[in-house]
Amino acid sequence: MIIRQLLRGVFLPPVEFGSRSAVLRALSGMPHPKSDMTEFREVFSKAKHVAIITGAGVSAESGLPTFRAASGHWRKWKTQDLATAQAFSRNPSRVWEFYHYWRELAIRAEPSAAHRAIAECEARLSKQGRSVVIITQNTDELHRRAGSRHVLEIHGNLFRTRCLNCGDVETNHQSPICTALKGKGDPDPSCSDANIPVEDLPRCNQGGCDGLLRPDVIWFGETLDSHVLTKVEKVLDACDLCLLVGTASVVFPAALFAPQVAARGVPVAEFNIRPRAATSSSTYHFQGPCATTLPNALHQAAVYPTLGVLKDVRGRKASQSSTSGCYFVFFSFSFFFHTCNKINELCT
Ligand SMILES: NC(=O)c1ccc[n+]([C@@H]2O[C@H](COP(=O)([O-])OP(=O)(O)OC[C@H]3O[C@@H](n4cnc5c(N)ncnc54)[C@H](O)[C@@H]3O)[C@@H](O)[C@H]2O)c1
Ligand SMILES: [Zn+2]
Repeated sequence: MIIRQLLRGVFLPPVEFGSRSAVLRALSGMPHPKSDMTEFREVFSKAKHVAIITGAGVSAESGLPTFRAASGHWRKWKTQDLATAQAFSRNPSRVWEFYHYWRELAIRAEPSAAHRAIAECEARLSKQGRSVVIITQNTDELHRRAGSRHVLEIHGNLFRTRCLNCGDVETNHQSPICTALKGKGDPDPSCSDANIPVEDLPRCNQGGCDGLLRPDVIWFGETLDSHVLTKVEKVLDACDLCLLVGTASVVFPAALFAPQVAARGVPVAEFNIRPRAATSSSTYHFQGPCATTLPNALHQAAVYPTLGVLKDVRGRKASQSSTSGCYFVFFSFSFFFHTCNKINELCT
């Protein structure tokens, strides 16, 4: 709801969100996020609906640089100056070269341990009647390739095209997407534009349309797909645990997702290599590469404070095996005390 009210079909430029929130927190004396993994696992084991918000950091260990790591540039241009409809209409060849570079990187990349941990967690929890939904700002499809099924790609997908003439949207994993882009897209600042004629760029093949295709991603200045946003809102409203993984969370409206959940008193756990200005408003912060911290946090061999929790996390079999474990401990203690008593009797 909050997101929709803020959007109202207009462009929301990326704004540094964190600093104001940090100041407010400092003024109000609110506590810092915890890094207690045992406590987090207990919360996680009880959660029925988990929302996982991911950003470029989750794909960093798959070899896809975050915009920050790549200093926000491709050749000598800033990413936000290339990812716009204006840039595309001015120079479609350059913008296609940029996206061709990202497509080829993503096609060759493998899902990281973080992607796999999220997918494995979704599959495991769904067997227990619990849900996991991934809300990603990434366009690289690595969550799906890792096996995640419930993925909301709020910024679109590098492997879809949209026709500027007829509006047709198609999935496209061709490499290269067209002959003219083969070997192009080198990000080195010393490389010059390929200046590919517009008729040789990717074209629509729907019933002789032949319109120019564009990547089906959300560019700066464009609104998010309202169907996707409606689904996001439902997930955020229903979740009882939210993870924020590898995102600077400075691009609206995604920057509002975690604060919206936290405002309902729902725990937010952040996994990032460094604290953000707004990290202080999260319940937990696990600092480090998410390909290490996340599998550790979500792995099913978690700490089980009670038998009830154990049953929640590992299902019936685990509960049974733990019950047998408890019986084993109980009988071992009985045997021990029985033996001690016997020794005591013999000695007296
Ligand atoms: N793979 C992709 O699809 C891709 C790559 C780059 C940028 N983008 C786009 O850039 C925009 C900005 O998004 P953003 O906020 O996600 O990116 P960002 O580049 O602004 O921030 C990345 C965040 O990830 C953290 N990070 C980096 N490596 C990490 C690791 N190994 N483990 C944990 N955290 C790590 C950084 O500290 C930072 O907070 C989004 O629209 C996104 O779609 C997408
Ligand atoms: Zn078309």
